Amino acid sequence: MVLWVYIDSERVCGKSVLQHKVPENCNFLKTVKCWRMARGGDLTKNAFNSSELDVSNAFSSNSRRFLTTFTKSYESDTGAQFSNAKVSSLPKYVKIVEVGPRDGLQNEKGIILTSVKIQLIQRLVAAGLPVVEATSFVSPKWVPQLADAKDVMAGVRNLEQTRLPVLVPNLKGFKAAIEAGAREVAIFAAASESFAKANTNCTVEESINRFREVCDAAKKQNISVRGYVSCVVGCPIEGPISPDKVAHVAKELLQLGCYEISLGDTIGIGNPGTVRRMLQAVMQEVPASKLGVHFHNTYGQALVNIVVALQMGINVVDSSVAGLGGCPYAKGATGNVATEEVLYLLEGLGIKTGVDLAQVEETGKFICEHIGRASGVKVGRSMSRTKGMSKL
Ligand SMILES: CC(C)(COP(=O)([O-])OP(=O)([O-])OC[C@H]1O[C@@H](n2cnc3c(N)ncnc32)[C@H](O)[C@@H]1OP(=O)([O-])[O-])[C@@H](O)C(=O)NCCC(=O)NCCSC(=O)C[C@@](C)(O)CC(=O)[O-]
Repeated sequence: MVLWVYIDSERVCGKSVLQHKVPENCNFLKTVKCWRMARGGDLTKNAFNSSELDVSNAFSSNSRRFLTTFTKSYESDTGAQFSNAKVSSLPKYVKIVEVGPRDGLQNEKGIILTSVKIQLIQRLVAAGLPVVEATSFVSPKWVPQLADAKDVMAGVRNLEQTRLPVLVPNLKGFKAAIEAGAREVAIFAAASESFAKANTNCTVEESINRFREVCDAAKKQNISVRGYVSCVVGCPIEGPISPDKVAHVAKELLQLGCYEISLGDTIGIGNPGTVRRMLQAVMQEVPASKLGVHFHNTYGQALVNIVVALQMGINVVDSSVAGLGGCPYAKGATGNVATEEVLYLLEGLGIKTGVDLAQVEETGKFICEHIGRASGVKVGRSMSRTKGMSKL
């Protein structure tokens, strides 16, 4: 039989239609039947035989639980990827987490003046970015560029309107960050053992234990903690990473008390296929409302990966002004996806961010001049010729 499925849900799906041959006695139809009966409706034999089955509002009361059940039974019965059907809606608002001052600068070889870092943060805040990751309280032996974290924090203390999280690898970093005035921290785990060793000199489990200490201390002081998982698609040392491993580490961070987990494609190797599979696995453990995505752009797939993530219900995106960035312990990886390009994309899709693209572009020029490199951002280069054209 040919089945038309109409799906409508405020958060997950929007309106979409899917046509597929479904075997008469399949679990998917049984699932629909159970759902209808649970809601006091009846699903007669005729409805099964009908060529048109309307499951509008099937997911609206408890979208994610229903969607997972429907998706599983439909996919196993038909071999089709029902979850593609949920990719039709996009969020109305996306929170951009600007990581330029931290991730963007940490890999720069020439030491950048503290005053320039402070101005960079001030400009990003003035452009309307709701979260600007300011710096890291890591070992200065490991990341010399950010050894001035305390002074940077002193220079941005008056920027009350924006959240300015800082990266901490352990309790020592946490204490230093709080002393310097940080009101939010970010911890960073990895889905790859080899990367955890290279980046933090410990196993994944040891890093989780360190972060437990940080999270316990943070709870006592009412400090919010964001969590990162690195190498969510691939590792520079181990190669491909299993989505289950990513899901496991993300769940651990959630259990530690992180309010949001950012999934980092550290080496920018993901594409819509691998990213979608990874997100599906993670979403079995962590709801989309608690996830963010953090793409590096090594293979030029970051923007399209972001669209996939948005379609799957995520509405937090990390990016870096002028596309700066990279982890010093991930050889070969290029910069983060550029904030300018993400803004251009979202503006074109009618998604609000509250961020002024022109101001971010000016900030990109400012920081590139100071670090002596040309911006690789395509939006930045072409904006003067195409002002306002993202909405055409
Ligand atoms: C975790 C450690 C400290 C272990 O490093 P270790 O060498 O094993 O640590 P240790 O405890 O033996 O300490 C060594 C020295 O560092 C000091 N130390 C120890 N901790 C701190 C601290 N917090 N602040 C300041 N100093 C510290 C400590 O006091 C000691 O000083 P010494 O006695 O030799 O003079 C080190 O490996 C480290 O700092 N790693 C950080 C590496 C890093 O920052 N990488 C980039 C960020 S992650 C990233 O970019 C990925 C992400 C988040 O963007 C997402 C993505 O794209 O995937």
